[in-house]
Amino acid sequence: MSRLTTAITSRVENGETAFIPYIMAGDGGLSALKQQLLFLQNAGATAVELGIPFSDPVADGPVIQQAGLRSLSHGTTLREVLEEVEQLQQDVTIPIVIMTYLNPVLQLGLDEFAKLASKAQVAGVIIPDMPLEESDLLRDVLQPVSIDLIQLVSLTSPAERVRRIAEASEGFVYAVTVNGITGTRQSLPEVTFDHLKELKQVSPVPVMAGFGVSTPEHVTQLGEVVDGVIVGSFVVDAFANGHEETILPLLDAAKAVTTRV
Ligand SMILES: O=P(O)(O)OC[C@@H](O)[C@@H](O)c1c[nH]c2ccccc12
Repeated sequence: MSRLTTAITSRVENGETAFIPYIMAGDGGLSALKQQLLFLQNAGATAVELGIPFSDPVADGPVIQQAGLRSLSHGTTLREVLEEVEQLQQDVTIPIVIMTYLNPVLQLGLDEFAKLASKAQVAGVIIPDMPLEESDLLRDVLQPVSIDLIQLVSLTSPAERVRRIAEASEGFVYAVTVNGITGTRQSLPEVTFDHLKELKQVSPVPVMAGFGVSTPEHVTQLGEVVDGVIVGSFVVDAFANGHEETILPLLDAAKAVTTRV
């Protein structure tokens, strides 16, 4: 069974909410990556979503974009990130999900990407600009090395498409809770919760909700309807400003036992 599915399910079976923080690889230099991953692992993260900087990140909000620019200024490349992750395998035991746009993967080459990701024991890959219809291209090289290809689903898509995407997704399905770009938000729209409940009912894999999750209350509310949350901008901001401890209350909310509705 998928390492990601197992990691998420074991939290949910304990009554907890799975928690996947996003960080931008190379923000602060690649030498900072080990410390960042260990901080999140020790704090109880279920897995980590590791972003690869890209010059044209269409879905990224300002916080992630700036982190990408800082990382690019250090010269970070996809190859180097995968090689670094391979070096960290002794210490980092939680599953790593690589989040990258399609272009850096094509530049590296599909086969080379699969080979390096496999050597680094990457558990899953998210490619936001790759529609389901095109995803066989990547699935063909990732399946032989047992790396999950995670699909993003927009909650405003027609029900039939939502179901098809969830069925095609491996490891978990990434539910995008708001229309637009990434970034912290005060509150999540009420209709989001209805859409999430519908998705949860039809999805054969765990449902992780992301975009705008930035308070312990968000974590608690989402944990009542789905399996877990993904938190990006808030985490990136905390690391960039040296306030990593502000992430802990969100993790505490995820570890508190919730009743699912
Ligand atoms: O930053 P937020 O609003 O907490 O959302 C998570 C998000 O940053 C992360 O998963 C992500 C970063 N870049 C993306 C591009 C597309 C989809 C998702 C992402």
